[in-house]
Amino acid sequence: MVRYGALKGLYDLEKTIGCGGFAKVKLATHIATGEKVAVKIMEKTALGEDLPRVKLEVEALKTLSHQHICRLYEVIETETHYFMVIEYCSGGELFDHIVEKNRLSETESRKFFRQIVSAVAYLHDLGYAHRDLKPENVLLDKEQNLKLIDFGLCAKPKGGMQSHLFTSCGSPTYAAPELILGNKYLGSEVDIWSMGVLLYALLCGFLPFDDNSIENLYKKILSGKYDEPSWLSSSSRRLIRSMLQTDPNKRITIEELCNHPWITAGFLNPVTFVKKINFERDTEVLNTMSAICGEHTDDIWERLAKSDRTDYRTATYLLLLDRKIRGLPFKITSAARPRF
Ligand SMILES: CN(C)C[C@H]1CC[C@H](N2C(=O)NCc3cnc4ccc(-c5cc(Cl)c(O)c(Cl)c5)cc4c32)CC1
Repeated sequence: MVRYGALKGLYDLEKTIGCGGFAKVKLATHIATGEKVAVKIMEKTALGEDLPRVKLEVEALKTLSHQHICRLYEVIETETHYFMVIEYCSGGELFDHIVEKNRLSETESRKFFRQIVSAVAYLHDLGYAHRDLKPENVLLDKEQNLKLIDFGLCAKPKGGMQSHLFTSCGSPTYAAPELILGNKYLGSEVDIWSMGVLLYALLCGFLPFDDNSIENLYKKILSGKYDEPSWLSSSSRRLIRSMLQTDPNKRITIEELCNHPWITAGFLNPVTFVKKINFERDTEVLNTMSAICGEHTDDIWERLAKSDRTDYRTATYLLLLDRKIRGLPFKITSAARPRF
């Protein structure tokens, strides 16, 4: 087991839970609270031209605070590595959940899809586009809630969501026609297309466009033609058709999606998102931290508010807050005298 000095006394690294391109993700324990976290480890030399993606993802995740977007707790940089400490999702990938059930019922698909729509609507409202939405990047936490991950490709165009992007990125299977054609495109519109592919995968258990040869795959995507299995309700067929429109101008918008009849069926309200303030002061959590580190709650809050919110103090605060929100008792393991 490689020892990383930078994590000593702060996190106990455990098994590797996944690898993504230029990163390795390990399960770890945040020593001060005993909470499980995921640590995304990136070696700087191996990053090469991917280095800007890391900074992009960190900046995006620092801003994002949504119940269906994986939370960034801490960033540790050494001369050789970046460590991103992220919310752990013990339920694994949504993809595996679909495969094991063959396909999901309309009710279960709607429950999950509303969570994805809420996260993406929040992202777009803040001027971000994910650009790599696919089942592998949608995880489940222990309460079977969805968590969006991997913002290494997300974009926040300078001119806002109406300004066009050019970089071709993401996986072809979920990529919108305008993206694979290399046309200029709007991040929000390619995310809608990818969500259409996701919804199709939830309801059908297989992909709308799939082919071993990349060339045939492109042809299928550009044709916009896909099978509509007999079990699909007419409402879900209409919704999928409105998302998998090859012409981005004809594609449903995120606002229309939040209010679509298929989305609201059985629910009292359209999909909404809470642009909650990223950092609200919680006295109970501050008192717990103060009890252990001996600092006064005002001083702890002062330092938290002034910090760049990616240090151990922030991770401790957010992990305790998460436990409180989940209604779990929260304490700091008195064994560890955290260095926050
Ligand atoms: C590009 N993909 C394929 C890479 C894999 C890497 C391992 C992942 N993973 C598991 O395999 N099993 C369990 C598991 C549990 N909790 C996780 C929490 C966060 C992340 C995470 C978050 C962000 Cl923001 C991010 O950028 C990245 Cl790369 C990962 C991954 C977790 C995870 C799934 C995606």
